[in-house]
Amino acid sequence: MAYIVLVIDDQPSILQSMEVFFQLRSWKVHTAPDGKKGISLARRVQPDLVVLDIRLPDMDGLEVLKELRSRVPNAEVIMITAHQDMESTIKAIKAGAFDYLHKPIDIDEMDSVLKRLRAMMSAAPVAADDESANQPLGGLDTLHLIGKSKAMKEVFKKIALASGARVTMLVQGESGTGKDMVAQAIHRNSPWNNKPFTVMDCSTLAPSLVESELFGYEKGAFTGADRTRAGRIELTGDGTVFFDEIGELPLHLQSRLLRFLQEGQFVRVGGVAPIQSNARIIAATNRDLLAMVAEGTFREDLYFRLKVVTIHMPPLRDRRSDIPDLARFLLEKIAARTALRPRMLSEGAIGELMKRDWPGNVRELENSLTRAALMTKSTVLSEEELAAALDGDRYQPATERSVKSLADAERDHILFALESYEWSLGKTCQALQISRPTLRAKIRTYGLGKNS
Ligand SMILES: Nc1ncnc2c1ncn2[C@@H]1O[C@H](COP(=O)(O)OP(=O)(O)OP(=O)(O)O)[C@@H](O)[C@H]1O
Repeated sequence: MAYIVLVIDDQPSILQSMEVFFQLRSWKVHTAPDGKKGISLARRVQPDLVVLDIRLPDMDGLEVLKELRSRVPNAEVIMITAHQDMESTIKAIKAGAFDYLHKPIDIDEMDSVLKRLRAMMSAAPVAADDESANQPLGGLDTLHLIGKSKAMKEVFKKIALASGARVTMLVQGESGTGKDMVAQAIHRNSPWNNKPFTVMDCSTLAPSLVESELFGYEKGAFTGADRTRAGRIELTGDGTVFFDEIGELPLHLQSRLLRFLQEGQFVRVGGVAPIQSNARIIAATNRDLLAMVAEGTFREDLYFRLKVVTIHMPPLRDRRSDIPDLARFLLEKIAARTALRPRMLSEGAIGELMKRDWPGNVRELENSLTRAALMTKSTVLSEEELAAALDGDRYQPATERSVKSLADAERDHILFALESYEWSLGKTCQALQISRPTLRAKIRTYGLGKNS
């Protein structure tokens, strides 16, 4: 089955060129010259994608977008806008459009948005364009895993190959590279995706609790065990148990996990009867497990058992070409999370992001962009604004920095929060995690006003 696209535009030349563009990529194309016809056609053909001009003869493109969101909620929408339509473009993105393209439409840009769309809708291989070109978007997973660099294409390929088999997998990579997301993608793309996905974060659970959490316990197994309880493996049934930071799993539990992997059964703490389980195990680590094996803190047999299928998550500095798409995606995510206006990036700002090393990988990129979105007011971030927001005065030597009093810092921070949320007291209280009366009292104390 081919993807279905509906192009709504009043310019016959655009309709024609889009028709050719999509037909060449094996899409089924429908076209409409105005908003009303577009909406009624969309209801009939249920497209996977709508390419929508923001200026239409009969209706405002934003209204059409709103109608489409409620009548064909599964369709993604790409807006076609003019450069001077920035305000409406932002509104469109806020109202749920996937992306926008400026007129005249650049084919490469359109291709790149389409690829990103498909990567967003599924963790299925972006690399496998040819194989996946004829699958409907609607049926696919909606996990947001961005990347079209060679290294990420390898990751997608492995996810696709390994998700179908119940093999144990190891996801390795530096912190913040997306290991957690990959584990979820493997589960979501597996035939058992309607079964539970259970996370065991070995770094945060107290070692004394891990065993009973994982394998469950029998009534009377220890003080306080007043009833029998199933552990996470048992509760997961045929689903997936994701061991995050497997390197932190205490040695005695490594043996128990290995036995479970070998025999497919386990015994509850304090119990004797073995319990069968079909749960699939995915483990992740940012540690060098081989080095841990050498120093005796990780069992060699468990290491070999886990590493049969390994996915290496490349650090962000080794796939800089992913940074523009990632940054745009993260800015949309940040806007949705913070209720701030979505920010866009100038060419210079993208260059600034691409030249950094990002030791904390995608997580650091996301945190930095959140900071930039909060600190700047511009809709389109320039290189200078971005650099200033990212570096702030954090990297100035302490001798050059004048240390503010606590009261001044509090005043500035409250003002900054108020301005970030355009003086919405509700949102500001939520962000600062203080009550409304406290915020009002602080506004009075510091004499803050819109022109402070
Ligand atoms: N390819 C990606 N596309 C979109 N977002 C991503 C991608 N990779 C990572 N992220 C985002 O970056 C953040 C960190 O990702 P994640 O928690 O999966 O990393 P991790 O490698 O498991 O980190 P850690 O080792 O610290 O647990 C998350 O907010 C995630 O949504």
